[in-house]
Amino acid sequence: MTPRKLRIVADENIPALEALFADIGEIKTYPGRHITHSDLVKADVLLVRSITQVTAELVANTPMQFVGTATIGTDHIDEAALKALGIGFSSAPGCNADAVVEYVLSCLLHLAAEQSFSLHEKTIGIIGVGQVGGRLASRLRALGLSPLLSDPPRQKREEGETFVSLDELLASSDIICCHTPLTQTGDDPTWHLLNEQTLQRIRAGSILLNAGRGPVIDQQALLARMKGANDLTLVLDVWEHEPVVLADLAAYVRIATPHIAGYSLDGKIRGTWMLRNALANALGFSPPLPLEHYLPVADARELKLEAQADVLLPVRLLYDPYRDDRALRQTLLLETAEQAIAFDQLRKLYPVRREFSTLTLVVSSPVQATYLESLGFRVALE
Ligand SMILES: NC(=O)C1=CN([C@@H]2O[C@H](COP(=O)(O)OP(=O)(O)OC[C@H]3O[C@@H](n4cnc5c(N)ncnc54)[C@H](O)[C@@H]3O)[C@@H](O)[C@H]2O)C=CC1
Ligand SMILES: O=C(O)C(=O)[C@H](O)COP(=O)(O)O
Repeated sequence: MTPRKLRIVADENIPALEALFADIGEIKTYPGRHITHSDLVKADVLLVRSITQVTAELVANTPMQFVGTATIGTDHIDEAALKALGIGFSSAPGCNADAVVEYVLSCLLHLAAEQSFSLHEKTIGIIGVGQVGGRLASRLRALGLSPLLSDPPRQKREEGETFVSLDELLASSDIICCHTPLTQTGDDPTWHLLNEQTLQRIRAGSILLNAGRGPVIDQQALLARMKGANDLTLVLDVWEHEPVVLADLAAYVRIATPHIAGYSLDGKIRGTWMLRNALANALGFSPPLPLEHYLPVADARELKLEAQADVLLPVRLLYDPYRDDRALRQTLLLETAEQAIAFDQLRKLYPVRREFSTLTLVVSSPVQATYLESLGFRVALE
């Protein structure tokens, strides 16, 4: 028997909704920040991204059977409430992890060029070694680097990987990358993990990058350090009170972006596709076609590189963080309410960005080939 069509309510910013859900449901879309209980009184399925707070009040007393978030982070979802209400739930673990890794690599390679250093001279510390932090560590290792890793939950569970304490990582790293989820409870909460005390452990001259969640860093404490010493290079993709950006802090940030580290088209469509899979499993619908079916062909698929070509050439072609930095800065002179709207608009109208693996680089040198492959590009030796 064919199941009846589902009534699906979704965030209007979820790509490929029609392609992935039209065969099984009637889809109604709304702005993610404004989905209300009354929008859900006749809904079987709710599909969100990170800006919809999914609480018991939102979904109770509706026919809701399944909630999905096309994101990695789940701090906007009251999972316990969904469980208590008997509503199925899925996120999209790892969907845009490669995009975040490529954001980090591009930012670091741009800073290396500006500040005339090589990543090989630096100690890189990764806080939170899951899908994003773990893949970042793998790519750095492939490049010949040995990142320091801090992840107490994994450290308690696992043997084999070598972890260091947060204090050791902060004191020993030249470059610190934060990739934890946002948690307020449990043994290792991450809210304000970097606060007045812990921020003091970071050495002058270090690079601090956060592409996890804004409140993992106490932004007033960070602002105080920068106002006092102005001795860090900051890369912030996430902010403590999004969509509001603290302009005083942004003034000290070298690369400031509007929570778009994970915004590759590949990552976003992968997230939607993973939800269709999860929904199929949960409610007994047919699975989608393979992911490739829903991904458009990339505009730039092949590039021939000269032996001496700067690595920034292909990196910047696929992702230039300063484009996003400039766009965000243009909004920072606005009044708070308008700035917040502009932040959401930058994300809603985000240009197409493809992952490194969509581009084949044609090179003649095996050394160059290995390096570019380690960064995540496809490589063909001519
Ligand atoms: N800026 C952006 O566009 C994006 C941001 N994110 C954020 O990045 C976070 C991480 O993503 P994934 O790596 O995919 O998640 P994940 O769940 O695979 O990994 C998170 C890791 O952090 C570790 N962790 C938890 N508490 C910790 C603590 N106190 N100290 C150190 N490590 C701790 C966990 O044990 C886990 O290994 C997401 O939860 C999300 O909030 C994810 C995608 C895009
Ligand atoms: O996947 C996550 O977690 C993220 O942070 C997303 O990239 C956030 O994107 P939106 O859901 O806010 O569009």
